[in-house]
Amino acid sequence: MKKEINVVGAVIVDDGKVLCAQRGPAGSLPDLWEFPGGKVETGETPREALQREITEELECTVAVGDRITTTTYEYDFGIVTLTTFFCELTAGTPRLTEHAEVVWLKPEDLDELEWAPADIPAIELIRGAFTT
Ligand SMILES: Nc1nc2c([nH]c(=O)n2[C@H]2C[C@H](O)[C@@H](COP(=O)(O)OP(=O)(O)OP(=O)(O)O)O2)c(=O)[nH]1
Repeated sequence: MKKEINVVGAVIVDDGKVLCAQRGPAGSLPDLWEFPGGKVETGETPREALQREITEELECTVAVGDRITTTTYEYDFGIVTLTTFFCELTAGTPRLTEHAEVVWLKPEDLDELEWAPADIPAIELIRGAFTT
């Protein structure tokens, strides 16, 4: 049985652009792009987990808004269920701590990056949400 990993990702929107974060060269999914976030811990709601992870990883705070989607992807190291939420910055400016790079992209440009496979359905929905 593969490990099941419950993950939340923050789609932080500011001034019409979306924050994208690149994973480092070591570890799983090297160099791929993702939404900042991480694993939900026991006793936390997904939204609480996301606020905790963003404070830890980006040293800023966000308000967690609408859920975008939940998708499951089977990697070789485990089965990731990723839930993404729209977020807005409430204090501070995202600072690089764990990621190799962060960039702000317009929704229509998100597919220029090489995303972690679990993120692809969310990317499509985000693009759609901004073109209506
Ligand atoms: N944070 C985040 N993780 C994602 C996304 N898409 C995706 O497949 N993942 C995967 C990568 C990791 O395997 C897992 C998130 O766990 P984590 O944030 O603790 O990542 P990690 O690589 O530091 O975990 P680990 O290797 O130490 O176990 O979910 C995403 O958009 N955001």
